[in-house]
Amino acid sequence: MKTAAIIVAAGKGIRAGSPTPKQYQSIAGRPVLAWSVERFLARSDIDAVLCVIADGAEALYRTAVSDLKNKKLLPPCTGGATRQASVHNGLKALAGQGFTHVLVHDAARPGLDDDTLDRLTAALETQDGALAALPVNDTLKAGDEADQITKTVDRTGLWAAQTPQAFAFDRLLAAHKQFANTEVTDDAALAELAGIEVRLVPGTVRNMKITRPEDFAIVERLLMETTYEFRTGHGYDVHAFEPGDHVILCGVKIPHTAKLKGHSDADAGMHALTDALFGAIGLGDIGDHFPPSDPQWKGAASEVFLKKAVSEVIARGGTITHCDITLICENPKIGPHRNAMRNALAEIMNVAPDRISVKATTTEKLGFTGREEGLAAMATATVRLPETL
Ligand SMILES: Nc1ccn([C@@H]2O[C@H](COP(=O)(O)OP(=O)(O)OP(=O)(O)O)[C@@H](O)[C@H]2O)c(=O)n1
Ligand SMILES: C[C@](O)(CO)[C@H](O)COP(=O)(O)O
Repeated sequence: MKTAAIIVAAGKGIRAGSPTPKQYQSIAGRPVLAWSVERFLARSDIDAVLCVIADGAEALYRTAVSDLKNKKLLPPCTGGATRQASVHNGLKALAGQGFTHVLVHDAARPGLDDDTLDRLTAALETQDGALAALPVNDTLKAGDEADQITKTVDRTGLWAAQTPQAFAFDRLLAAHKQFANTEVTDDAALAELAGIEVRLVPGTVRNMKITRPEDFAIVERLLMETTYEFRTGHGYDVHAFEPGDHVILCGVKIPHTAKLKGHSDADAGMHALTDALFGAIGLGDIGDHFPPSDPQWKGAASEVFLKKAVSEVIARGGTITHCDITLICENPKIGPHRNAMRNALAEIMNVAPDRISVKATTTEKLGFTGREEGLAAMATATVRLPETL
C-alpha cells in the first residue's frame, strides 16, 4: 500500500462567520489546519500529505503549517469552487505517483484521532472504500419552509458522514472524473454513484466539523481534553579507536587517523541518540532491539537503529520535539561537520534540522577520550506523547 492524505482547506468558511477562513483560525493554541494535518504526518502508514488551498491563501497556509517541518507534507495545490472540485484537484495533483490509496479529510475537522484512522486503514485492506461516520441518535424530522414538521423520518440504519473518507486511489479518481458534473457533498456519494462499496466505520464526536461560530468553542474543549505529556530520554555510548582512516559520526563520514571499533558501523552519536529515544518511550535500549550477538547487525548502518526508534515513537502517536547530542573526543574535530550531522539526522528522522543539536567537547586530555583511546557520545531526546500511552 502507498497511501496519501488529501486535506481539503480551500473553503471560505462562510457559515463560521470569521473574517479569516476557519481552517486558519487558532484553536487550543494552534491553527485548525495544523491540528488536522499533524495527525496524518505522525502516522507511519501515510506516505504523503497534500493540502488543497484557495488561490491566494499561500501566506495563510505557510503560517498555519510553519511548525510542521516534515518531508511527507507536499507543496499545496489549488482548490476549486466546491469541496468536490477541490478534492478532484488534489487527486489530479497526486495522480501518477504510485499511490494505491487515498484518505480525504476536511481541514475543518481538527479532532481526528488515531483509532478512527486505524479503523479506516484496516477496512481498506479488504475493500476499496470506507468512511468515518456516526450513527444517528436523535429522532429525525422533515420540515417545510415554515419550519413545520412534515414527517418523522425513520432513522434506522442512518449515519452522519464524517471524514476521513478512504478509497483505492484510482477508483476515487475515476469516480471524480466520471461524475464531475454531478454535485455531491462528500466523496462517499461519488463512490456510491461509481458502484464502489463503502464501509461505514465508527467516527467520534471529537472529530466534528467546525461549521458554525459556536463550534469553535466546542471543538476547542474537545481538543483540550486530549492532553500530552513530554518525556525526555537519555543515551550514552562509547567506542574504542582502532587502526583505520575514517569515523562515522551522526551519519557523517569524517576522515581520521583511526576508525571506531564496533559490531555495527560504530556511530556512537547515533547510538546514543537511539538509546535516548528508546529511553523516552520506556522501550529498553539499542541492545534489546539489535543484539550485538546477532550476526545480521554486523557492519550495519546505524540509521537502521535510529529509524526503528523513531518509528516506535510515531507508532505511539508521538512526535520528536528536540534532540541534543554531545560528542566527547579530542579528535576528530567536530565543529566543521556539525551542520552536516544535523542535516543527516534530520533526514533520517524526518524532523526539522532546528530540532536537532550536535555539540562537542574535549575532556582536556583527561581519561580515555583525552588519551584518544576512544570516543564517547551523550544524547537527550524529548518527545511529546498522548497521555494515554
Ligand atoms: N471549495 C471548497 C469548499 C470547501 N472546502 C473544504 O471542505 C471542507 C468542508 O467544507 P465546509 O465545512 O463546507 O467548509 P466551507 O466551504 O469553508 O464552509 P462554508 O460552506 O460555510 O463556506 C473544509 O475543510 C473546506 O475548507 C474546499 O476545500 N474547497
Ligand atoms: C464531507 C463532509 O464533511 C461530510 O460530513 C461534509 O459533507 C462537508 O461539508 P458540507 O457542510 O456538507 O459542505
